[in-house]
Amino acid sequence: MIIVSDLSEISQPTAIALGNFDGVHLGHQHVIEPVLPSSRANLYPKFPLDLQVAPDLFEQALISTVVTFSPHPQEFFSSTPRLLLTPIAEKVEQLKALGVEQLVLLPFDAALAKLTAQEFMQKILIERLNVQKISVGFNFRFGYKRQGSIADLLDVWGNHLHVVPEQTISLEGNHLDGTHPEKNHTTPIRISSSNIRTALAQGELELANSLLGRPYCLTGTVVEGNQLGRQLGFPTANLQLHPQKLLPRDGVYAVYVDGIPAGTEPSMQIQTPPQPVLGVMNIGVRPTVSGDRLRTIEVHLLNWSGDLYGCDLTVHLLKFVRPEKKFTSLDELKAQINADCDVALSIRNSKIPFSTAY
Ligand SMILES: Cc1cc2nc3c(=O)[nH]c(=O)nc-3n(C[C@H](O)[C@H](O)[C@H](O)COP(=O)(O)O)c2cc1C
Ligand SMILES: Nc1ncnc2c1ncn2[C@@H]1O[C@H](COP(=O)(O)OP(=O)(O)O)[C@@H](O)[C@H]1O
Repeated sequence: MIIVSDLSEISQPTAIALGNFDGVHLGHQHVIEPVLPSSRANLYPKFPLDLQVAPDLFEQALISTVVTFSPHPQEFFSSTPRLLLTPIAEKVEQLKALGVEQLVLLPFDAALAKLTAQEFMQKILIERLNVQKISVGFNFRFGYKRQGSIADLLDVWGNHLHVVPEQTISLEGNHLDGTHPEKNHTTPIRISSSNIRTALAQGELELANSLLGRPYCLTGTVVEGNQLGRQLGFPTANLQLHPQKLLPRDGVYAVYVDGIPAGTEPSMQIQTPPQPVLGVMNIGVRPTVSGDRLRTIEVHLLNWSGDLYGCDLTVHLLKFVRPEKKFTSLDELKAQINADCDVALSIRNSKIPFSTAY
């Protein structure tokens, strides 16, 4: 995938999906899908009718492109960094996996913020991107003070504009609002970044993952901690994350971890490439052992031993197990971590979304 932020380097003509796409969740995937080469021909009429090339060849020449703003407009206006579901490196990986050919990061600055909707369409979409097809979500707004709407895009691109209606999923017994609906009661939930954020803040992992279409991930580098874990019998890889990564609520999670080198035990040496490993993760301030109140993200891998310092790991969160707690002794903490490991082991064949996908 080509990544461009210099407007003069954009590959064109393009078929674009426009939006911020934080999370690249199921709703975003619906917006991006129509511009991918595989589905383009079926969703839009052949284009352009007056060109002297065969329509199929023209279709193939369009570069499937995601156009987004960097920084996020809200971040530009508030001058404060925004916590993100997918910081840029993660967004890039997700878009690559979908088959997007080009990512355009429009530098959102004072000049761009001042462009009217008409100017944005003319100067950016037509002159720079040579946009032939567009896909947007139903509530997309653009241009100065968000005055531009889907009607403006429709005026220019007509039936080469694809508008994705609001997407929902139905889940049994979700309780986003903190209540517990009757069993078997299904409520449609809007697929949106803000609903994913709320679900993560409440430890509603199954819901967050269902809205994302994959497990929520934390990617980071293993750094040194206080070296207390090995004394407890549960060594933990302490992760340093991107500073803008949005963390779910504090507590203990059952996880799968990617990016692990072969372990030191003989049975681990024959895994090529290394398989994801089941683990338990704690996010919090470790009230039992630490007075510094600094938040750490640490993961203990089940049935694994070896050296992880400096490795880049991706932790896939599957289930919120329990809140973090202050124990009166280290023995109590050890017994509880043992029980947490049992919970993680028990999810392998459970109905929890994505727990059997590894
Ligand atoms: C699954 C798991 C659950 C944990 N739960 C708690 C907890 O409830 N309370 C707490 O104070 N610390 C908890 N911890 C953190 C341990 O105290 C921590 O792993 C230990 O201090 C080792 O830190 P180190 O990596 O800096 O050596 C937990 C750790 C793990 C891996
Ligand atoms: N099963 C395991 N899970 C996590 N880390 C492990 C495991 N086995 C060995 N390690 C190694 O031990 C380190 C963690 O040990 P620990 O005593 O908790 O030290 P630290 O406080 O520096 O994290 C990890 O960074 C990794 O290199």
